[in-house]
Amino acid sequence: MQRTRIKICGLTREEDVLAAVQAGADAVGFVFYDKSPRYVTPQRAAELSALLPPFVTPVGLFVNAGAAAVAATVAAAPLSLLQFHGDESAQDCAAAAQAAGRAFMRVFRVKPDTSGAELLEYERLCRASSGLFSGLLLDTFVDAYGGAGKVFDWSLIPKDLAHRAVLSGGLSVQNVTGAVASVRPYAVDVSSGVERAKGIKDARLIAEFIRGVRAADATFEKDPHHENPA
Ligand SMILES: O=C(O)c1ccccc1NCC(=O)[C@H](O)[C@H](O)COP(=O)(O)O
Repeated sequence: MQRTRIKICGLTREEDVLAAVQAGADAVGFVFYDKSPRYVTPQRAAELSALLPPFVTPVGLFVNAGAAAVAATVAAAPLSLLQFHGDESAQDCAAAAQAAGRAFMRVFRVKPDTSGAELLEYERLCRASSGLFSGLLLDTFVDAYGGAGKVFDWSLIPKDLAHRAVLSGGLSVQNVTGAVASVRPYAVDVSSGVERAKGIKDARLIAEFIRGVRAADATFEKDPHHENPA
């Protein structure tokens, strides 16, 4: 029985990295998009990543950064995985990941008219474009690219995509148990839903969010009749 992986994104402070680790996060995200209120420099990300124990993945998040900038960031900060969150083409992502020598997640920013078929085709194209493609993160389309705390219609996610996708966009302590129970994603990702101000996380909300994910996982472990997506 797979447990749902959890990424806490947009970390800028030591205490928030430690709170995410303590609560059981599987990954932490550092935002290298300088228009974001959660922006950190590569040097700052290196300081924060130094707090991580083994098996907690530091993820570097980029918006239209270009291969050279991504490679330079990875040279300065020990990122294990890249997340491309802008208007990058499949080729842009492949080139940047190749230059940095890291696997990457590609973000699909979901609009109200997005179809499940579109998501599946996009994933196919990403997988065909690079052996470094690791998976899709499904977020809500917003002008600021991300971190907006807005949900999209989870029912459009095809069942045979959900169990290898990262669900993101407006997740919170109020909705995450229902989101995991209905979508059964490989992982969930949250930023503003565990904050008390932009870039300032709340340790209690982080812990409550992770407990909410675990509550949904426990329901499926108890009930053998639930479909196993594997
Ligand atoms: O977090 C940001 O400020 C941000 C800015 C620009 C692009 C992406 C950004 N965040 C990336 C993430 O992976 C967020 O966790 C994701 O968009 C969900 O955010 P939220 O809806 O606030 O949970």
